[in-house]
Amino acid sequence: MLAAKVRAVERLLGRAVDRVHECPCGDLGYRMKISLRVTRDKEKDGLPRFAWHEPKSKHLTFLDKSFPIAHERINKALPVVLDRIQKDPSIGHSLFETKLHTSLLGDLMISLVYRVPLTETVWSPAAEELGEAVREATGATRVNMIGRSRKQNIVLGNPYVLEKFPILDGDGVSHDFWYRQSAEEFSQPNGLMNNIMLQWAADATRLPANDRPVENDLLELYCGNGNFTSVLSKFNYEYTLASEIGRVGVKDAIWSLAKNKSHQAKVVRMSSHEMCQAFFNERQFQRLREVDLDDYLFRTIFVDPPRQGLDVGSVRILSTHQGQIIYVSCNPVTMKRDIEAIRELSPFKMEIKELVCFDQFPNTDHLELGAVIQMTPP
Ligand SMILES: C[S@@+](CC[C@H](N)C(=O)[O-])C[C@H]1O[C@@H](n2cnc3c(N)ncnc32)[C@H](O)[C@@H]1O
Repeated sequence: MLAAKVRAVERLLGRAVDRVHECPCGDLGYRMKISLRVTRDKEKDGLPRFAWHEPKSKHLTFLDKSFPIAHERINKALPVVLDRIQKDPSIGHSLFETKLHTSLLGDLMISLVYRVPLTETVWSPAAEELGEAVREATGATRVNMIGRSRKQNIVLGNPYVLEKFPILDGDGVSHDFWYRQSAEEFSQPNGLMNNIMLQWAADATRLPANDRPVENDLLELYCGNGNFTSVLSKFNYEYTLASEIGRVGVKDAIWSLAKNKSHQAKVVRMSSHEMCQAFFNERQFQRLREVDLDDYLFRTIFVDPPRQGLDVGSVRILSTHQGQIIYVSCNPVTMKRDIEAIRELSPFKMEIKELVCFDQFPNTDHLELGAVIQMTPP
């Protein structure tokens, strides 16, 4: 299946893939976060059960307690949670979705989403008890419980899991990078593969010491919780400016930059469209009052957009860029469209120096890509 996915990417992009990273834990146990519906199994015993949409299926499939592609810790938690859902109305009543999110570090976060408002004095003690039972069953370092309904968000513990990735610098010395992965914000679902992607990005942007320009700055669009920002700004750049649309993502990125001592990096809450307006001096932003874009010399622009790919503003920014572009993509089709758009608009010569595949979701159609693109004068 992986070989076929890689061949399809090569055909689509008209270029050979330089390297394929297989999922380090194989086909099972790789997903650090899952979302399951809770619905009654009327054909069996009428009790609520977990169900999910199998890829390409419109129908819900009931889960037989375990979810093999999810991390072992999630699988140990599932029967404990299901037992409470079925037996304790303070947990199970009007529940329609359960989200489980764990980290390689050992944290676990369980979000229970309800149709009707929760009575906090009833739900919280029951959820606390459930969290403790899950902690005992899974050996998780910490179990955070979240109860949500419309306009209601009860958090017992932290509204995030703590994560840590070891990344090698240019001398082969390992550094730990810390992150908060919040409940409602994007984070890479395959932790082990994310570690590989971070190492790849660190290596791809590293210049030999004797070849490193004095002014060597990074612009990152779609930075999420600062996943790549922390590593790249600390290892390879003098100053970094990163932007992200999500409020919690920005908060987590600021936390991660401080925790990882990536002191020369700034994160601003801006959409890529707004970033484009600021970049071309088309609009002034209060949010950029402490940032003078003219102070930066961006050698690299790093983008990791959602599935729909880059917006027009990002394409405009990238098409005026001379230097390196790193494009991380979860959708080869929009990546191809964007690369072609940049090539068409840019006065510079484009060369795809490296194309790498990361099999984040084995046995599915999805394939994550990383491209190193160089824009040079014609
Ligand atoms: C695929 S995620 C990548 C995040 C990060 N690089 C990571 O590795 O976790 C894409 C991110 O783009 C953000 N985003 C989506 N649309 C955006 C927009 N129009 N402007 C800025 N950020 C956007 C999302 O909130 C999300 O955090």
